[in-house]
This record gives sequence, structure tokens and C-alpha cells, in this order.
Amino acid sequence: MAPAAIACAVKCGAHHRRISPPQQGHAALELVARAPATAAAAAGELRPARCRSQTSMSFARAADSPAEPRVPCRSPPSARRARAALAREDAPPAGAAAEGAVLLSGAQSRHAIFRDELVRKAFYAAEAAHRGQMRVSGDPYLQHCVETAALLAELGAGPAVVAAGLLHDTVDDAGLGYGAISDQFGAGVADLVKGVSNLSRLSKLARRNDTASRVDEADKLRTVFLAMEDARAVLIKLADRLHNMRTLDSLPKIKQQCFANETLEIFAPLANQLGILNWKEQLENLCFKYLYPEQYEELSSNLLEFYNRDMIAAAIRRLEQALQVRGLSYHTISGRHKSMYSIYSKMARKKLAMDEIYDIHGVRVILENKAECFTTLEIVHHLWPRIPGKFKDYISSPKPNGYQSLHTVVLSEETLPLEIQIRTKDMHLQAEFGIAAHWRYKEGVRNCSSSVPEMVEWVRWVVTWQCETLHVYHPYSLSLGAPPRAICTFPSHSEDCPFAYSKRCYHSGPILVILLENEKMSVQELPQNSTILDLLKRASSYDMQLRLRLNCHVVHNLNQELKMGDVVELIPSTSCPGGYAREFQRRYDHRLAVSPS
Ligand SMILES: Nc1nc2c(ncn2[C@@H]2O[C@H](COP(=O)(O)OP(=O)(O)OP(=O)(O)O)[C@@H](O)[C@H]2O)c(=O)[nH]1
Ligand SMILES: Nc1ncnc2c1ncn2[C@@H]1O[C@H](COP(=O)(O)OP(=O)(O)OP(=O)(O)O)[C@@H](O)[C@H]1O
Repeated sequence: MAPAAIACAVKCGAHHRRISPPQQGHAALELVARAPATAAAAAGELRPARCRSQTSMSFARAADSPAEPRVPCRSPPSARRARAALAREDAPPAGAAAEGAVLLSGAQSRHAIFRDELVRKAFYAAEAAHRGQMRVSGDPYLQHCVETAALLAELGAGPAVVAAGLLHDTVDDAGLGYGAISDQFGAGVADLVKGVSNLSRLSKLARRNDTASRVDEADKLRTVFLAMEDARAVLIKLADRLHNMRTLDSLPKIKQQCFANETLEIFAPLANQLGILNWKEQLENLCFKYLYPEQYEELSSNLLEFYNRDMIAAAIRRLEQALQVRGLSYHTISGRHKSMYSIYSKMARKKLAMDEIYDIHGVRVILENKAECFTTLEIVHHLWPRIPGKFKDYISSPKPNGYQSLHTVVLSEETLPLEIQIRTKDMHLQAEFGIAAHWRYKEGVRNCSSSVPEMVEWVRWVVTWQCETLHVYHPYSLSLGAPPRAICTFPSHSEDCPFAYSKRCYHSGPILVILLENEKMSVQELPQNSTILDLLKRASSYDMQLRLRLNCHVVHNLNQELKMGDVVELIPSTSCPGGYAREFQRRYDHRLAVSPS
């Protein structure tokens, strides 16, 4: 649908009555009531599911990110300071800026993990490394590092991930070496920081090559991201991007759009694949704001009048009581309102006005068996008047992908449509993690024929396992069936634990590798067991004068086999001492400096 048509569709929905406003840019509210079997439900508690969203729009830009083009800061003093800070113990170093102390205590008051020894030490190292560096907004650079780490802390990530979140820009922007980080924080943290750097570099190249505009290529790049790095590095990169997107205001419009395009095509779907829906929705809403500002404003002001969180909470309470009266026990009842971008996309996809979208407010009930689902449906239709034509029985007639659920739309509070989904715990497991998984449903048929789903499921599992908040809402922890294999107690793993984090993919299909040549990045799909020579046959610019690097190491053997996520660079033999990437950056910066922005 053309933007003008969307604007019209948004307008058409503008007559809804005024109700409680959502926070701007806020991801969908999600409320969960556990069955009385759980402590939360026994206490009648409603709580936000997954991480609580925070969408403060207060700071501007960072690392790989928004304030581009960023001349790489290789300031020897900051690098020296940072190395010195690394060498010290974890006490605040003499000369540490007072504003650093304020940032640290602010972070500690929000998240206890900032009191952890490793995390505090990482904070001081980041403080020393970034001292004096400012963001485009004029805020201290360190603020971005702290906010990135805070997002990870909010998910319940452990000390290594939060420490790496604090240090994520020290290699690229403060000249700290892998060795220095590894010596002080261990190879685990250093690998994560390096992993984030690698992802940032590819992301930068993707923006320069406008990869986001080629859907297929963007899909493949996401797959490469998941394949090439530890899932936790991807998580840190996502946190980095989310904070940068929240603070995009200070940048020129053209760069805002460039970041928003890339985020919408690559990072938001990545968050979806990782199962961090709250981040996915925040990222999408922010992209929407920068890419379609008029439609965003219009839809946002209409939704201010329309979103009704209290109604969802009241509906959950009412249904809970009714189920109790009938003696029906359930696993969970959850509610959410649809995010702004999801509404916008559905309107565009289905050419509908806002008031024709019936699932803006939704509730989902998970029960033990089919019979209980149908009884619950009766109860629902008894509690609220149903909207004709909106009932779907995907239990009796499952969707081709196996998805099963009952869907109905009722009129809550007499005027507001409320979508209610009713399913068993096994159906829910299928809908979240099986072939009918929600992320696959959202991506449509793309990606589904390769080994990608297997890899995504693996990465989702690792990330879920690593983050307490996500773990709590994992179906296995809702006793939705036995875990597939024996697992350790959260959050530690035995050495041979199958769920310990490691790069693990089960590739049976083709591999994806990145080829960098002549300032161009492409994602190449090759059969298993392909060699560097096979890849070079596809390179338009290859001649024997060029040197080759595979994952930053010079290559001597062209028959070396490639694996998923490898990065192959063709380097001009006259390359500058700083390496191809830096020369590339220099040329790019020069071009931007001379071209009108
Ligand atoms: N995980 C998963 N969820 C699904 C799938 N199909 C539908 N859903 C969920 O069910 C909701 C409604 O789907 P349908 O009842 O088929 O409705 P629709 O065709 O999208 O159109 P509307 O009735 O306008 O919402 C979706 O918004 C999803 O939340 C699926 O294959 N997998
Ligand atoms: N009625 C509901 N109750 C509770 N959660 C829901 C309900 N409907 C969808 N969800 C969940 O809300 C999240 C956001 O879904 P969203 O509304 O953006 O898309 P969708 O409903 O799945 O798809 P579509 O836009 O295609 O209708 C998903 O995790 C989805 O499973």
C-alpha cells in the first residue's frame, strides 16, 4: 500500500474513543497471569512479561552506529589510559571522571549486576577508554556503553555479557587490543567484544552497500550474523543498536533513514529470530518513526486514544474468575496490545483501516487439553458478545504448517474488539518453537527450506538460556513439556552440557559466506565443502595481483574449505598498512566529506 493510502487508512480509524495512552515508542504491553499452580498467580499478580520496555529517547548515537561517519578514534592517550585502567584492580582509578561515578551508581541502582566485580572492572576500563569522547548529542560516550549494558542486564544476562556490553566499543573506538581485554577479563569476554566488532564492521559495510534494500541478501546476511558469532555477541550488537536507535535524533535525516532501513531489514528480524520480541517491537517502532514520520505521528495519535491496557488486564481477571468458577485450571493467561509497527504493517498488507484491525488488543489462554479449549471458548462467548465472522477453529482444521489454536474476537467493554486465542500447551509449544513458530510465520516462506530454522532454534535456545528474563518465560519453564535433553541449573553449565554456549549449527544445506571486493560486500551461497577457489570464480574483480584474507588472516591455500559465516576479503596488493577496511573507511569518509549530505 502506498504511503498516501496508509495515511488515509490511519485517518479512517481515528474515531475511536479516548482511553489510556501508551508511552511513545513503547513496545506492546504484555501481561501474564500464571495458573494458580504458580506463586505469581496464587498471589493474583499480573506482571509484564519478558523485559519491561524502556524507550527513553534521551541520548544520541554510538559505535558502529548512528553518528556515522565516525572517524575511527585511535587516540593513543585514551588507549594508554584504558590499558592502564585494565592493569589496575577494580577500584575507581585515580582521575576517573566524576560523571563516570554518577553513571555507575545510576546503573547500580537500576540493576544489581553492576555491583558485580567483573562488571565494575569493565565499567572502569570503559570509562578510561572513552574518557573525553562525546557522542554527537554532546553526551559522554560512556553513557552509550552503560545503556547498552543496562539493556542486557534488563534481559537478565550474566556478568560476562554485561561486561562485554560495557566494553563493546573499546576495540573499535579506543584502540584497546584483544590481548589487553583477554588478559584482564579472560578470553570469553574478549571474544564477545571482538565478535561485536566483527558484526559492527559487516553492518557498516551493509549500510554502504545498501544491503537492506535487497531482501534476499538481507536475509542471508542475518543468517551469516547468526552463524559467524557466538549468539551472545549478536545479543550485545542488538542492545547496542537498540540504544542507538533510541538516540537517533541528533543525526542528520539521511543517516537516520540509513540506520532505520538497515535496522528494519536486519536487526529487528534478528531480534525476532532470537525470541526477544520486546526489542523487536521497539526497533520496528523506532524505524517506523524515522522512515514514515507522518504516518507514525498520525497512527501514534490515534492509538493514544485507542490503546487500553486496563481493558486487557480487566479481561484477564474476568476470564480467570470465570474459569475458576467452572473449576477449569489453565497454564497461563497472557495479554498484549499490538505494537504500532505491527498495526501499520497489517494495515498495509491487508489494505485495512485501523478500526478493521481486530487484534490490537489480545488475550491468550493456554490449557492442558482440547476439551478444555472448547469449554473455555464457550465461557468466553458467554462473557462477551462475539464479533460475527471472526471465529477460527484451527484445532479441528490445523493450518498447513500445523498451527493449532482457537481464535475468536469479542466486544470488550461494549466497543473494543478483543482477540482471544485459546490453545493447549503442546499447541503453544508448536506455535512458539515448532514448525509453526511465530518467527517463521512472520517471515513467511522465506528461509524455511534451508538449514536456517535449525540454526535459529539453536541460537534462540542459547540466548534464552543465557538470559534469566527470557528463561523465565521459556515454555519449558512453564512446565510445557520436558526439555529435549538434560540441562544444567540456570545459569551455570557443566563442561559437556549440550546447552553451554558454543558456536553450534547443524548445517546440512548450502553455506553462506561474505565476499568483500572492491568496496562491495556480497553474501554468497555455495554448496557444502566449497573452497576459496570456488568462491573466487564468482568474484568479478579477482586477479592474481590481489591478496586474500579469510577471517582477517592472510590465505595461502586456495583449496582451503569454507564454512558458514566465513568472511573472505580481496585486498589490493597496494593496500595501505592499516588494512583494507581502514582504507575503505578513509575513502568513504572522504566521499561523504565532499558530497552534500
Ligand atoms: N505461531 C503462529 N501464530 C499464528 C499462525 N497463524 C496465525 N497465528 C496467530 O494467530 C493470529 C491470527 O491469525 P488468523 O486468525 O489466521 O487471522 P489473520 O488471517 O491473520 O487475519 P485477522 O483475522 O485479520 O487477524 C495471528 O495474528 C498470529 O498471532 C502460525 O502459523 N504460527
Ligand atoms: N491474542 C493474543 N494474545 C496474546 N498474545 C498474542 C495474541 N496475538 C498475538 N500475540 C503475540 O503477540 C506478539 C506480537 O504479535 P503481533 O500482534 O505483532 O503479530 P501477530 O498477531 O502474530 O500477526 P499479524 O500481524 O500477522 O496478525 C507475538 O508474540 C504473538 O504471538
